[in-house]
Formats: sequence, structure tokens, C-alpha cells
Amino acid sequence: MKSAPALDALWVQVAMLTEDGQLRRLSGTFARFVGSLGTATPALMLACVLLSELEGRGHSCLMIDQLALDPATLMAWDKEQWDALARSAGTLPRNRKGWIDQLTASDQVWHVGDFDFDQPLVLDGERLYLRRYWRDETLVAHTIRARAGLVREVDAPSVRIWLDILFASERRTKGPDWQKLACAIALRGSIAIITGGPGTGKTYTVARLLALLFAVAPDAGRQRIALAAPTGKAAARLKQSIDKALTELADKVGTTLPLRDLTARMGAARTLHSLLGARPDTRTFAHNKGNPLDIDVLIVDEASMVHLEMMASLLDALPVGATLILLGDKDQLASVEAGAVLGDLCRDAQAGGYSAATMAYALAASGETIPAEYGGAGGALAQQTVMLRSSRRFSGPIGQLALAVNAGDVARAEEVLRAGDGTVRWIEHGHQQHVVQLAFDGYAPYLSLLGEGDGGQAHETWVRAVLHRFEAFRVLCAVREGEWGVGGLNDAIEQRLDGAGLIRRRGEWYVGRPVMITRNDYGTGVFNGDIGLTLGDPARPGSLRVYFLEGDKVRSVLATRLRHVETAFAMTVHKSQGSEFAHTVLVLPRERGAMIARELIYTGITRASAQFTLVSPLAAILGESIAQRTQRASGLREMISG
Ligand SMILES: Nc1ncnc2c1ncn2[C@@H]1O[C@H](COP(=O)(O)OP(=O)(O)OP(=O)(O)O)[C@@H](O)[C@H]1O
Repeated sequence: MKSAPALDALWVQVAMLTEDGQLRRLSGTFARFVGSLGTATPALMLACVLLSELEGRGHSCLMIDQLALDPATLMAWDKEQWDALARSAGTLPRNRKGWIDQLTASDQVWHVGDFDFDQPLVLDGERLYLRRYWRDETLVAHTIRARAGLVREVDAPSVRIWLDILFASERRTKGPDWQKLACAIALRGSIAIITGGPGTGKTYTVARLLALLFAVAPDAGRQRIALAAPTGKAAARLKQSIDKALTELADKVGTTLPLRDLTARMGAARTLHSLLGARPDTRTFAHNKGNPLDIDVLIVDEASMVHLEMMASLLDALPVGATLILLGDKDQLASVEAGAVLGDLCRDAQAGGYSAATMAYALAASGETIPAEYGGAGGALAQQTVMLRSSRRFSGPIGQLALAVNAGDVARAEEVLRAGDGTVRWIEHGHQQHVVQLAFDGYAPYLSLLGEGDGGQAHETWVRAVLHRFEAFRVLCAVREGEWGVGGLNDAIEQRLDGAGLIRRRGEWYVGRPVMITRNDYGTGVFNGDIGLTLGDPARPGSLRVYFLEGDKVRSVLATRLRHVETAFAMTVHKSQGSEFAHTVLVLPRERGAMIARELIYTGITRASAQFTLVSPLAAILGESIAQRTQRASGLREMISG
């Protein structure tokens, strides 16, 4: 069938925007595919292009009112770019209602409530979805809503006795002890969310929650507890911190509670993929509603990195009677994939919104009074959400900077950066060579240890020491491409290190090459985001292995078996989530309008535990980025509260 002239013109514009890098090739292809399933009106095709494009940017749906009101802003395009595209499509609906009517009339769109014959697109109220995302979002919303409404009977006086023991000798900070409150609130629910910035004590709190569960649950000895996180590194860190906290607690409470048994019974922390039983090359998992996980309590750390599809799979596989505890920093960057689940779930965490009943229970169970300013008419999930508000690790300039950025206070952020006390530093008008020099200095310690060799000590001990030194420093980029991106900087850093004789690049693999895995590989047991170092294999001189640190364990894989890797002297901020480096260098690009927002800057800063350096080619880009917020379209909140 010949396409209408308006459609031809639309495809020409779509092709131009694709050439210009404003659209993914996939977006046009997807729209044509949908068009091939029924009548391809220009309005529907345009909506498909935009929906697919937004999905690539992490949105789970297209908000029709934004499409009708301000499409250029929605797409982060110039007005001229939008106008040209809209003109090419001919007459488009004039308003929200017009769009909804047109979409509802399309054979390819299921309007929720109408007859469903598995159309690829779903219109739910004013949100247009790809069917898969609608299904995931609905599952997450309904399951969380149901869980949030399930509040157990708790013997508050005995909980209070235990909480007083577990939090004994705490130095009082100003205001209530939110950690204690979090334990009391989480104990009664089938779901709880504990959010807070770095060092606010999320793992410290959850270790006490486990001890509390152990103390008061009637079948404590049989509780099956699982720990998980989105990445292997985050899982290993969670396990380490919980073990450490429980060991300290065990010393404190003595024989009153056999906490060492609890630690021994908990087992390793796993990645969510492995917990759910990922199947190579499919999106499905061994565990699901029909074959649920065999657990009573699941603790998931770094929940901000859990994308919509993974959260849906997790909730689907969780037995109805099990308790889910999500830990994470709501202000961090969301996952690369669509959805900003933790951010959506925690939208009211700052304000609290606790009901009178929650406040009364919290007081009875913890002895802590929630200040009236945090009272309100929050929904069921708000009653099960606690934000930890003071950081033990981040009180110095790095913490002040993170706070200022989070609050959108550009002047304060610049002031902290310019105060330059050595902990934070800003190279305002930087050149690539500044970053290269910082990398040279930052990576010299591990490279010099490499150069010295193992000196006769056990190979694994030496490898662990090299890996620890490598983990102390990292260059983080906001973008992938160009002089200021991961690619350009890795090249420049390699060249400099090679020139100085610290590495000897021979082809792709060389001793000292840090690599990041870019795709899960079940055969070798490495996962997207894992970072390792290439070193000689003592058992087979001349061959190279990549060594990975998991907690304190060292694991290695023959380098030539790893196919999906990239050099990792510099990496993206996105991929750095869940990691911390003593000295972190954050590099901003020159281009304006790159999609850099406050959450990215905040995440970069909070990766630094002792020293933070910002390098920007232009000073203004910092303020512009802080002023910009990432808003991902989703219907999660509306569905949960509706
Ligand atoms: N109430 C407390 N009393 C004493 N020390 C505490 C308390 N809360 C936390 N800490 C200490 O502060 C440090 C940070 O705590 P923790 O690791 O639990 O924070 P976190 O929020 O999980 O951090 P991250 O986001 O980096 O994982 C730890 O050394 C912990 O032992």
C-alpha cells in the first residue's frame, strides 16, 4: 500500500533527526513496525517515534498532556526541530483530548478497559506505554500497594525493649533516632523502604533490624534471610557491611541473642540476576509467581539501580508472606534502563507523611517521637518508608558539596568547591591533560606495585593488594564519546601511561589493563559492570588473566575468554554506582545541553570517600547541570496511590 504524503514527509524528517543524532534508529523502525500492524496515521506514527525515543532515555511511558502542551521540552529539542517534525506530519491533534481520541481510535492501541486483543501499545488514562512497560508498571504498583497495606500485629513493648538494647549507648543526635524508627516501622510491614545518602547508616540499621527480627519472630530459628543487590560488587559490599555490623552487635549483646548463628545462616549476598535464576539470552527467570523464591526476608541494597523490569520480576518471584526491605539513596541516578522505581516510591520520603496511627505505633515500639512536621496524609507506602537524615561519613566538604548539589544550590556548591581545602578541588577551565595528569598520579600506586611483582609472597595476597590500590582512584565521566568522554579519556590515559613505561600496550590485552564487563556472560560468570585487572597468570607464563575482587575474595578468568569488555581507567558515572573510591575525579564535558543533570553530579560526588576533584572545560556547565533535574515519566505513583 502506498503511504500517504504526510507520512512520507514524516519519515524524511525522522530520518533527518536520526542523522542529526536526535533520534535512535530504533525509534523510526519501531514506529514503522507498529504502522505495519494496522492503519498508520501520522499522529500515531509520531507518537510511536517519541514513545520509543523516550523509552531509550529511561521513561516508562509518554505523558499525553506533555505531548500536547510542550513537546519540544518533553524531547529536549529546539522548538524549530519540533516544529519541522510536526509540520511534516500534517494536521496533528490540537490538545490532550484530541491526542487521546486519535490514539484510542487506533487499532494498535489498547485503551485500558476496552476489549483487549494484545495490541502493542497501551493507553492508560493519559499515559501511552509499550505493552511490556505497562505490564511491569502495573505489576509493581499493585504488588507494592498490596504489600504496603499488610501491616502485622506487633508486640510494641517487647520491640521497644529490644530496640533499646540494640541501640544502647548511641550518642544522641538532634531530633529523633530515625534508625531506630526505621527498625520499628520495617518490622511490622511486608515491605519497607529505608532511604538515605551515603554513610547515613542504611546497612547499620538493617543489621539491627535483622537482629530484632531474630529476637522477636516466633519462628526466628527458621527464618530464611536473603541478601541481594543489582551488581556483584554491591552485593559483596552489602554482605561485608552486614557481617561487620552483626559481629559488632554480637559482642555488644553477648549471649542474649545468638547473632553469630544468624550471620552463619545468612549465606552470601547475590546479584538479583543470580537470586532470581537468570536464564542466558532470555528475559525470563527460573523464579516467578509459579516458582517463588524460598525466603522469608529479602534485603535489596542499592535499590536505586533496580530498573522497572527487574523490580517487576523480583516482586513476581517474592512469596506473599515474605518481607521485602529496599535500601538505597533516592537521590542517586536511576538505572540506565527504563524506570526510576526507588525515586518514584520515595517521592514523599523527605516530607514523611506519617499518619497518627504510625506515629503512635512508632513511639510505642521505639520510644522515639516523630516530629509533627513529618506527620501528614501519606499513603500506605509512606507509612513504611523511612529516610535516614544524617550522614556519619560525609560531614566534611564532600558531604557539604553533595548536600548543596542535592538542594540545587549552585552558589553554595561553587563556594565549597572553590574553598579548595584539598578534600575537594575544582579545575574550572580544565583541559584533557589535567585529567590525564590526575589519572597518572592516581593510578601510579597500583602500577608501581605491579612493577615490583609479588616478591615471593602468595600470588593471591599480592593480587588482592594490587586490586585494592586500583580501587582507590577512578576517573568518572558524564558522557561516553569525545575528548571528555570515556572513549577519549581512556585513550589519552593509556597513551600517557604507555609513554612513561608504566604499562606496555601490545594489542588489546596488556598487563595492568583495567577492564569493565559490558554484558553478562554466564559461561565465565562475569556480569555487566564488573571491573577487573589484567595480570600475568603465574601458572601459565605468557598468558593473561583478569582478576576480580568480590568482597575480599579474588576470582580470575582467562583474558581471551572475555569478549564484551572495555578499558576502565575512565568509566561513566552510571556504571560507578554501588562503588566508592578514596579519590574520585568527575569530568564534565564541554557540550551544553548534554543530558547531564543534578542526579549525575550528586552520584559522582558521593562516589568519593576521601577526596573529590571536579574537572570542567567550562565553569558554567556545573551550574547548568545542577539546575537540571531528571524527570522520568512513569505512572507508578499514580497507580500506587490510585
Ligand atoms: N548509629 C550509629 N552509631 C555508630 N556508628 C554508626 C551508626 N550508624 C552508622 N554508623 C557507622 O557509619 C558508617 C556508615 O554506615 P553504613 O555503612 O551503614 O551506611 P550506608 O548508609 O549503608 O552507606 P552506603 O550508602 O555507603 O552503603 C559505618 O561505619 C557505620 O558503622
